[in-house]
Amino acid sequence: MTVTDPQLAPPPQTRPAIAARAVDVVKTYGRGEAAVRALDSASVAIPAGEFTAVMGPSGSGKSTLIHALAGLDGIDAGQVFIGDTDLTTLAERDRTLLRRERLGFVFQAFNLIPALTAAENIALPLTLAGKRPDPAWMNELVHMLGLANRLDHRPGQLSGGQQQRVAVGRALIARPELVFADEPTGNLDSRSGAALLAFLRDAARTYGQTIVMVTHDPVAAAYADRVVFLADGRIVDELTDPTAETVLARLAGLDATRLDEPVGA
Ligand SMILES: Nc1ncnc2c1ncn2[C@@H]1O[C@H](COP(=O)(O)OP(=O)(O)OP(=O)(O)O)[C@@H](O)[C@H]1O
Repeated sequence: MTVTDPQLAPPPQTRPAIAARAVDVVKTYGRGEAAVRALDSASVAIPAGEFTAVMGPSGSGKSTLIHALAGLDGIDAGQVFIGDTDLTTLAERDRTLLRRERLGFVFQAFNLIPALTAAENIALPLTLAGKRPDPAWMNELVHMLGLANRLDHRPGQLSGGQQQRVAVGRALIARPELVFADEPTGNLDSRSGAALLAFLRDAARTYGQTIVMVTHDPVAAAYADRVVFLADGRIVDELTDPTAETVLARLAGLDATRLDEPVGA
């Protein structure tokens, strides 16, 4: 046998593809004495097709990190990649286009358009791009989200959980490479929150959808494939196949480390 035997050749790609990457990202808000270094040389890789949760103490830089990864905010130093595209070299107009075509967003404020029906809100990213939704995908999404009999309702006629599910539908309708969610269950009761998290987990497992979610809640993080932990603007830890207990233990470790720091450090 020779090394060219396909049985013996190394697998062509054993590591998962990377959907997004931050490399040594620095982001400072304010100037002089009031300056806050929200990201302090933060580096992270988001594997494609996985559900990644981002956790850390309040003010550790979680929202800043996903805003940087999504190209929503500029950064002071470092690089951010979506797939192979370096966002830091793109003009603002091209970044906006990339966001529209390749990314989806679910934020705590649902940002639905009050005058549009649920169906129209879901289809909005495509409508804005002059496209129509694929009827089969639209149908599948609304069924999975339990919105089939609410499609003609306007946001004001929907519960908070239903509005949040419309926002998730809107984030997924264009089949984006990557979905960013910032505390998506923050405004939901625990049952609606659990249903939404199960849906996000299934979107990763069934469709290979890449999802990055910021959360404070160890139970929510336990739905993810992997949790990355931020402290003081850096990634300090990660956990695969998390449970609420293992997440809680890691978070307690982070808080203990911070308490050990001398005041003013
Ligand atoms: N627009 C801003 N102007 C000034 N400082 C900011 C701004 N946005 C964030 N910061 C500061 O940057 C740091 C990181 O903020 P960020 O919102 O990313 O943290 P977080 O981990 O998401 O916090 P939380 O869990 O409380 O939402 C904080 O110290 C915050 O006060």
